[in-house]
Amino acid sequence: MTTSSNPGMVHAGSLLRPYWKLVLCGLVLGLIGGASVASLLAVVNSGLYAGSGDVGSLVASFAGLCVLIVIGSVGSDISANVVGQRIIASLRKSLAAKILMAPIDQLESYRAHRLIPVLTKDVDAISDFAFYFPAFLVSGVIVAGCLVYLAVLSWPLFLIVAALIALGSFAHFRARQRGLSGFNLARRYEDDLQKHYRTIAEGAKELRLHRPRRHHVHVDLIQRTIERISDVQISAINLLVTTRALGTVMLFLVIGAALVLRPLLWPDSPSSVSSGFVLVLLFMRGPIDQLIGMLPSLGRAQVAMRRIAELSERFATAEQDLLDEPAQSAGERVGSIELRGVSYAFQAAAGDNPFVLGPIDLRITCGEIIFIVGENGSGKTTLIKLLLGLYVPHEGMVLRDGVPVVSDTRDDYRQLFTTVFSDYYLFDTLLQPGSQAPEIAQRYLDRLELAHKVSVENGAFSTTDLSTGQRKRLALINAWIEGRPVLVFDEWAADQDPAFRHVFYTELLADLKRLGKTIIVISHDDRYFHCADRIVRLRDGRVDEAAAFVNVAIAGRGGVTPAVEGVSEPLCN
Ligand SMILES: Nc1ncnc2c1ncn2[C@@H]1O[C@H](COP(=O)(O)OP(=O)(O)OP(=O)(O)O)[C@@H](O)[C@H]1O
Repeated sequence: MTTSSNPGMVHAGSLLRPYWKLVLCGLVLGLIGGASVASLLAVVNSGLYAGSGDVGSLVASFAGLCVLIVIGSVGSDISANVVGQRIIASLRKSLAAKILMAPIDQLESYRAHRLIPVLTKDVDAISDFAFYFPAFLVSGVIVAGCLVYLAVLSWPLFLIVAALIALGSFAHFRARQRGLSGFNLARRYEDDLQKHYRTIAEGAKELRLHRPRRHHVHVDLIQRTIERISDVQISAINLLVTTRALGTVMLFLVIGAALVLRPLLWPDSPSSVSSGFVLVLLFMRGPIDQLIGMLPSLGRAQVAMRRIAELSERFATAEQDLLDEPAQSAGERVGSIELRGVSYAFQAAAGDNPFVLGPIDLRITCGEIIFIVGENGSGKTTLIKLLLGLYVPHEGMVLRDGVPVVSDTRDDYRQLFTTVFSDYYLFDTLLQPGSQAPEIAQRYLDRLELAHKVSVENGAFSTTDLSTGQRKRLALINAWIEGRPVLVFDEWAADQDPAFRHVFYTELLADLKRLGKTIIVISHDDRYFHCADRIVRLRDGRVDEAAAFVNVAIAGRGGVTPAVEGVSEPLCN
């Protein structure tokens, strides 16, 4: 397999590249250590036949080689350990960065149950291998050194050994290939298992109430997947350990062959050749065992590396500067946002027609309250994601104040918005610069009737253990104090009690409008549609022009009135 067709190898290469000096240094030291071990064996072998006059030089060589072995093996261990740990650290950092920068639609389609095992299991598999890698490296070098010594002792015997080792390696190679496909399959089942684990954790309440479903999840999903993983791993590892045992037996066969064949084929060769061979081959058993014993770990690391490379490839983005140090914001303003001929199509599931949004033309001007309404699945959230610059339109463009938003400016554009999605994530810290933030937050906590439950301590909410509706109010407070010019609420009021829902539509939206905010609300609350300046109704991914209307009642109180509550200037251009 060429490296270009193997993204795992390419990725491993790019991870190693920054540390090539240390890797080289480790290899050289490993070579010194391995060669010294082989030389020590030669010294021991010649010591067996030495006279009393050779003792001094033998002791000196012995001691010198021991020192070299220590320096070589400790040095190569340390450098390989440092490289291994550094690679794991940079892998973890780069994966976190990839996720932070990934195109949102790619992230959504990858799904959390597949993402988390890559971040945990696959990185751990590589970490395990990195931990044992120094021993692997040193063993490899020792085996190579021993082979060189065998060649020095006797070419014909070396060739027999080399032929048998080549045969053994080929058998291992084939076994490893089968083992690898087993590890690949097991890894796919592990993604399924992760999904089932999420089901039992997140669906605990539903499963407690539904015996047949609980049984199905327990037996047909969890137990079956666990059994499959176990079966596949058992056969993959069994195959590898069997070839390992055969490899050991083969080594003894080589020793036997050397002893039997020598007097027949090479009767004149000295007996020190035979004893040297036996000594080296017996010694080689340890490092060879270590090399073979690491093959399952290497196999898993290879599968993991391929997964990580696939993820990295998939999450590649045109917006490479997303993780740059944020510049001090001077208070973003916007006059208008426009979608011009925008359309977006999801990837279709097999045999299904994809949902297509658009083409849509929509212009939102500063200070408007605009409601986006329509049936379930009509495309409201998708439209919002396009408007927020989270999805890149497949056709058409988004314009800020008449200027197209492109990949270089998209992240600046996104900073105009604060959103509370229907599947929002509640951050418990307030990242608002300035010492005013806690006081402002406290004021909003009072306003949203949360002050008796939550306070602001050290820039964080004292608790987020609240009811669903109360947590959404906290999310609104976060949105409020961020001070951005455009606020987007995706069915925010759906979890609120009737009294507070009324407050949201009739008071809070009006307050925010008075602060100069542009407000976009996805809503099914037709009782409050009159609170909008304008309503955009979606039907099957298109704007239903016939249903669009302007709410004159509120238009009367529209326009940007002088700012209150901490906003000193209007946010419109
Ligand atoms: N990640 C996705 N992959 C494939 N199709 C998707 C994805 N997200 C949404 N869709 C499809 O796009 C369509 C519009 O979804 P969207 O969430 O925009 O609807 P919505 O109007 O916000 O619905 P609701 O009122 O139920 O929240 C749906 O039919 C859905 O099947």
